[in-house]
Amino acid sequence: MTKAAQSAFVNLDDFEKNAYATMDRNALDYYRSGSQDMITVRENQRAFDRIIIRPRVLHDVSHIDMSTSVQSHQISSPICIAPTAMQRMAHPDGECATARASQRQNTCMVLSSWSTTSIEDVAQSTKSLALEQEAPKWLQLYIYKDREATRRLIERAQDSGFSAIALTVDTPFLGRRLADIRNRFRLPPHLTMANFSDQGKSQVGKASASSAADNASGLAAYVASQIDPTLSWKHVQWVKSVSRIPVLVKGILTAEDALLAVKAGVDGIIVSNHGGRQMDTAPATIDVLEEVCRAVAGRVEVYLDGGVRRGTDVFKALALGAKAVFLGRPALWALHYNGEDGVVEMLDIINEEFRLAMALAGCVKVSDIKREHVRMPAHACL
Ligand SMILES: Cc1cc2nc3c(=O)[nH]c(=O)nc-3n(C[C@H](O)[C@H](O)[C@H](O)COP(=O)(O)O)c2cc1C
Ligand SMILES: CCCCC(=O)C(=O)O
Repeated sequence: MTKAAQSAFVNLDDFEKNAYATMDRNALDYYRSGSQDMITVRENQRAFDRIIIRPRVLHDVSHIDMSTSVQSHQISSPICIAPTAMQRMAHPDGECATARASQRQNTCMVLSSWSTTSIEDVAQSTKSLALEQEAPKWLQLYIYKDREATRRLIERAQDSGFSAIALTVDTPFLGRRLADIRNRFRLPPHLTMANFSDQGKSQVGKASASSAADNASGLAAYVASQIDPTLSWKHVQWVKSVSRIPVLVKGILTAEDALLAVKAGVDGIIVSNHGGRQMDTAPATIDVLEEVCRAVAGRVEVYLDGGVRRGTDVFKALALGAKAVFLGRPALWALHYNGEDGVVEMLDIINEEFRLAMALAGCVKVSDIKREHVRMPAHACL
């Protein structure tokens, strides 16, 4: 199977290495890829390494409380799961396994609207696990050319108990992911874009462009056919007008856009460069987090994703103003390794790293983590 003989994984890299050795090429390359030269993919992690933690000592750190809230929902730690499409390529249980692991860890999971499991099935999958409270689930949304289909997704999420919409705003077109073009990426024939009947299967599954100048990834063709590139801020207001649950924007990287997002009335901002899969040479998210938080000035919650792999990364993001962070690829590698239990194991490891980072920096609760706990490098950009 995909599970390594011994389960002695000690950090998140171990899950990734296991996936590189065991996953099928079409899926591995799709999950791993960034756009073009993958400069932003690398930068997302390197930028964390350049930030220095300034630990304080001789606080009583015998009890550490990592709990926090997102959009007024209590969660056990600020480490959440980002939306990633087509999780059943990683493991047959796909999105249900991720949802169940998130529920077991009492953390927030964002479901991609391009999931290989329907919104309703994901909602159902955690019912038997919800003991004291149901962990928050959010739906990631693209605004599709078909506005009625978009509205229906929002309604289905609301009806299924999802508590927020994360509207992705950085993907008017798909970034150029060279491995997917070379592989002519296809969704395997037994899987579908489950929220859209069988339409997704037929389009992402089909060979499309014939030359390398066209983007021969099946996904790029699908995105071009489905997503509306005319989107503007007024469409964010439209989503708000049809949604009864909070609307967040995912994919903000500048103070200017953060201000426009607040003006548009969003309930939260996810600082994200889509894991380096869209605009290559866009800045690392951790390098622009502070700029965004300053512009927002506490009016809405700000979250971050991109390159978070260590408890110290989580600590740095919180020190620079994030309310919580979201993990993308690490959940896919963990899912591939051992389904639901794999994702639980991965979250256990990074949560324990974060607990230790808090203790060694002299913080007993997340609100103790302050800007003074980190020192930025002189040039916090590419
Ligand atoms: C394989 C894959 C699929 C993704 N699918 C989506 C998606 O459907 N919608 C979306 O908004 N973001 C998507 N993302 C971006 C993630 O939500 C997130 O921004 C990114 O993965 C965070 O970076 P990390 O992978 O370094 O943690 C995807 C990322 C990956 C790696
Ligand atoms: C718009 C593409 C759908 C999945 C995705 O967001 C990604 O592969 O990064």
